[in-house]
Amino acid sequence: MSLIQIKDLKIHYPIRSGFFNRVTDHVRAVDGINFEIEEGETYGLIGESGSGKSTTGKAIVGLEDATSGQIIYKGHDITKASERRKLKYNRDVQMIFQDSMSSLNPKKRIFDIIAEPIRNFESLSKEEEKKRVQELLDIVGMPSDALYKYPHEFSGGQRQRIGVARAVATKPKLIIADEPVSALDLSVQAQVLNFMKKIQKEYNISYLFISHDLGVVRHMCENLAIMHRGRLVEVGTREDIYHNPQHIYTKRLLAAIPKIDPKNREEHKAHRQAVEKEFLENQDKWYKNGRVYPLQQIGKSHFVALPQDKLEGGR
Ligand SMILES: Nc1ncnc2c1ncn2[C@@H]1O[C@H](COP(=O)(O)OP(=O)(O)OP(=O)(O)O)[C@@H](O)[C@H]1O
Repeated sequence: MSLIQIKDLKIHYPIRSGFFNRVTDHVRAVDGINFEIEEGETYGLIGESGSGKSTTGKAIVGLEDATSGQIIYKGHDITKASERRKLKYNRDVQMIFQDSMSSLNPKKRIFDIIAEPIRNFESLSKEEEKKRVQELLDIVGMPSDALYKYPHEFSGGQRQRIGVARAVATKPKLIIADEPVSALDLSVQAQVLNFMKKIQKEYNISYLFISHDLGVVRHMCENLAIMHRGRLVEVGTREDIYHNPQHIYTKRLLAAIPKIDPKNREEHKAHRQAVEKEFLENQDKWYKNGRVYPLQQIGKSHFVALPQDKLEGGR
């Protein structure tokens, strides 16, 4: 059984207008998506800005209410669970945000920032609390004198590692990592990703890794879902998505990964332009009335949002 299953999740925001402020339409931020995450795996949710990734992540941790659909954690639908079960779930499912400056309280010392989630769920003595926080700082490679400092005294990469330590403080089973390294330099990105992997092994954590960049998640995710306009356009294993992409939107995201090697720069630019042209010229093929088609299975674990008769080279 999967650790968590997202079933036909929809999150629609009302648009109000006119003198009576009536609901005239809805923003379909998340418009019926399905995926599941196994214990200990990293699942990628990838898409451009506005595709609905963060709203999905927030709904999973309970920061947004689902309009409809199910979030099934260890066999129980959390959207309808008892308060007791929800409390346990809140401990098991944590979130790391992109912006560590605003997600870490600037007025609190690191010790209190990391200890806070522990205090919500456990009653440890001061000594035990300090030992736990020190262990957490150690595991993300922070010196123990960080305990009594404030967030502004650290670099962006260090703050993000503190965010990771806070997220694992309650020994969660699942962490929603929403663009956790997007604000960091490339070299620091690699460092933070390595710490995330190390912690994953140590605590057997699953990640939902949210990103706009297929390049960043290449070595992190075993399975990926590509999100666009509130829906999933392609779902598959790392092999399916990186080596056999079928939807033009996935191809666009792949073409957007910068190439460091100067030898192939021109070739890469030409490829990117060709993909962009194909995308713009064939809108009617990829969407129906502007909406993404339902997913169709084209391989063992590979699904693509395209009418069956238009599938190209699918297995
Ligand atoms: N509270 C809200 N009320 C109305 N519309 C919203 C609200 N929150 C999000 N949206 C809209 O829902 C859509 C999806 O937003 P979301 O933040 O989930 O996208 P995203 O893929 O995470 O993009 P980004 O990486 O820029 O945050 C957007 O069109 C956004 O404007």
